[in-house]
Amino acid sequence: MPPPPRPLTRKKSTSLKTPAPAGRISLAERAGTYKKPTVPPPGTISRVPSAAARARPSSSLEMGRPPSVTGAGFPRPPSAQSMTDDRDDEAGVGVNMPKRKDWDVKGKLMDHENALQEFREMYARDREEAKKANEKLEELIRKEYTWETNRREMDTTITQTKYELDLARKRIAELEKTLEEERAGRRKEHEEATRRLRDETDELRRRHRDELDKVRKTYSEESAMLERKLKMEIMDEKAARSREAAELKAQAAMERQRLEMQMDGSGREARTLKMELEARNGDLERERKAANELRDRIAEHNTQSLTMESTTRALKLRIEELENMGKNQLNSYAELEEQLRQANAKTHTVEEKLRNEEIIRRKLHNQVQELKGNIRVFCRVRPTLQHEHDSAAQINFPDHNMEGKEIEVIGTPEKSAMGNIVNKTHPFSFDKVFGPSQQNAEIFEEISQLVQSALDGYNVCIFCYGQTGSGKTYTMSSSDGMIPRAVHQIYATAQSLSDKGWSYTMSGNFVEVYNETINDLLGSPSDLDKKKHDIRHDPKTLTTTITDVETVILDTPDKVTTILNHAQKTRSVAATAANERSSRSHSVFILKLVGVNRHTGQRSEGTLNLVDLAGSERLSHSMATGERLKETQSINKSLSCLGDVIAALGSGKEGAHIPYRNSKLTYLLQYSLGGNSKCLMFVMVSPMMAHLAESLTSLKFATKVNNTSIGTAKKVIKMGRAQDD
Ligand SMILES: Nc1ncnc2c1ncn2[C@@H]1O[C@H](COP(=O)(O)OP(=O)(O)OP(=O)(O)O)[C@@H](O)[C@H]1O
Repeated sequence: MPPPPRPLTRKKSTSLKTPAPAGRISLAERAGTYKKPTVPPPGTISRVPSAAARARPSSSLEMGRPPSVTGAGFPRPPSAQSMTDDRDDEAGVGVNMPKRKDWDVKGKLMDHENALQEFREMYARDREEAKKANEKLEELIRKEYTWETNRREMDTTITQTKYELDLARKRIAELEKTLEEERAGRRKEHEEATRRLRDETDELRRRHRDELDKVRKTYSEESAMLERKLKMEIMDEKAARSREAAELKAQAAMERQRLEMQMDGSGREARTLKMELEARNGDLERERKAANELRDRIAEHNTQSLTMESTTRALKLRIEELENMGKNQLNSYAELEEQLRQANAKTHTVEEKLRNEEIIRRKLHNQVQELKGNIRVFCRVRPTLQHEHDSAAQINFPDHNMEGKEIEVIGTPEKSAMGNIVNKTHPFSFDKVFGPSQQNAEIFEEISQLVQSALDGYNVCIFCYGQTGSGKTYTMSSSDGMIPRAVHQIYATAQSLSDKGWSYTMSGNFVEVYNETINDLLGSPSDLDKKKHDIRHDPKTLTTTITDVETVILDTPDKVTTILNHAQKTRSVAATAANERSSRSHSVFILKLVGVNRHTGQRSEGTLNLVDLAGSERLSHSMATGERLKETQSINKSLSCLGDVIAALGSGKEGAHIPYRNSKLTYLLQYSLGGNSKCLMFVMVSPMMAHLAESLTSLKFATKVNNTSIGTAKKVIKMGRAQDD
């Protein structure tokens, strides 16, 4: 809102004091209707508006104030007017009002009212302008605010982009560095190979040159020597012949002289001399022949020298050939390098593919396991043993040739409501039923998938439940039982996974839970029932450790036999004549598998627990006393606790209390029974009639477990790319 107009004050101004009437600016002029004469009348001073007056229109707009009325050319309010009327009237200065007589009060009043009206209109116009200016200003402020917001957003985007750019630059620099190192390595290798090749070529060339030089030297030395010798021989021969010829000539001349003197002497002497001359001529002829022979020999040497020259040429050609071979070798080296690079790239791609396939396999494997359910129940009926002479119960396997999931136990004869004697049929169905003829190998085939899950980072628990003598130990710990087979499979799989970057360490513990205390089956037999061991859980890593127990690193699969034998020995020491220790305690084989992937940095920790439970036969408390009573109580307690834990897990209530702590066995297996695990229970059945009641009890318990479903398993993966890939 513009402020109210300020009270009009009178301000002394030069223009007001100027007596020249021509210097006044009338209201008409202020309103823009007045036209100033272009030429002032002679003797008047033309009036220039003061600086304040020149600046006023814009400043009043900016400030949103009504225009100031001080200064020349602005009307004065009547109040101010009244104070100065006399003086102004006398001086003739002020607003452009007609001069009135003193008595014309009405006229004067009218003039003042006109002036006031004009002022009001002007003030209203100015106010309107101020209002518009204000709106404009507000709009500008709004725009400025929008621009400021945009600018801030842009600043943030720029900072973000700069940060990302820096990161990208750093990454590029790192990559460039790696590339440069790679290049330098390759260059070095290439230079090294080139240098070696060059050295070899140089060496070859040098050897050839030396040989050639040697041949040339020998040849030139020999030919020079031969030439010298021949020349000397020829010269000697020539000299000798010339000497001889000269002597002969001289002799002939002397002889001729003598003969001429004796010409007339006897003709006989003349003939003799002639003959001598002929003999000399014959000698000369022979000498000539020898000279010819020498010439032939020289020609022969020349031929030899030509042959040597052609050999030299052939050697030169050979050198050129070797040089070309060197060049070709260089080219083929480059080709080989290219091939090597391509092969490396291919290997890299294949390795990457393998890793991805392994991830997919794990995912699919887990999905299959989840679909099958995280707690499964298998049933196994052992065969009748040779020494068993009692009658066998009737057990049928209705879908034996199909899915193999059903078992029917025919009960003892009972009297029906109608009074008939009937044999009741007890049908059961499980995830899998194995008959007496099925071997450990077939059984392991079915559980091998679970064993694989332990390698993939899950906690897996396989336990055998059943009465004494039903075949639990045979299934679990015999030489071809589940424990040795699992260890062998894990070892083989770990080996094959090493191609995909995984390396595993396997460590084993073997403990028993006897009378609610833990014993180390790998420790000294003398420590059994004496040394105290505690169970420690780590809720962060979902791992369990037992204090003071022997841990065996299974770096070879055969070590498992040593472990089993040791455990067997320890237990047999503790066994008494009356009681087999294995029937009265639970044994737990704990295999910890820690895998690290050197490519992806993933780390998986899985545990495979293979549990051979104590005999489940219902032991009557009344029949037992002392130590036997204690055993009975603890076995009954731990087995019923196991049932309670499974039932609580199967109730599916979120956050429901699971009574793991109620027994040592369930507490030990806490992380392998809950939602984070995969569980398999074998219910073992004896085929004997005498054991029928116990067999039915076991099968009923197993049915309860079979109807339980435990939540989705999660594997323990640390530092991985994904928590559950
Ligand atoms: N599938 C099978 N084939 C052949 N023999 C078997 C089979 N199952 C068990 N047996 C034999 O039956 C006998 C009892 O088996 P085992 O000792 O495994 O029973 P158990 O349930 O472990 O008993 P305990 O609770 O006393 O340890 C053993 O002599 C064993 O060799």
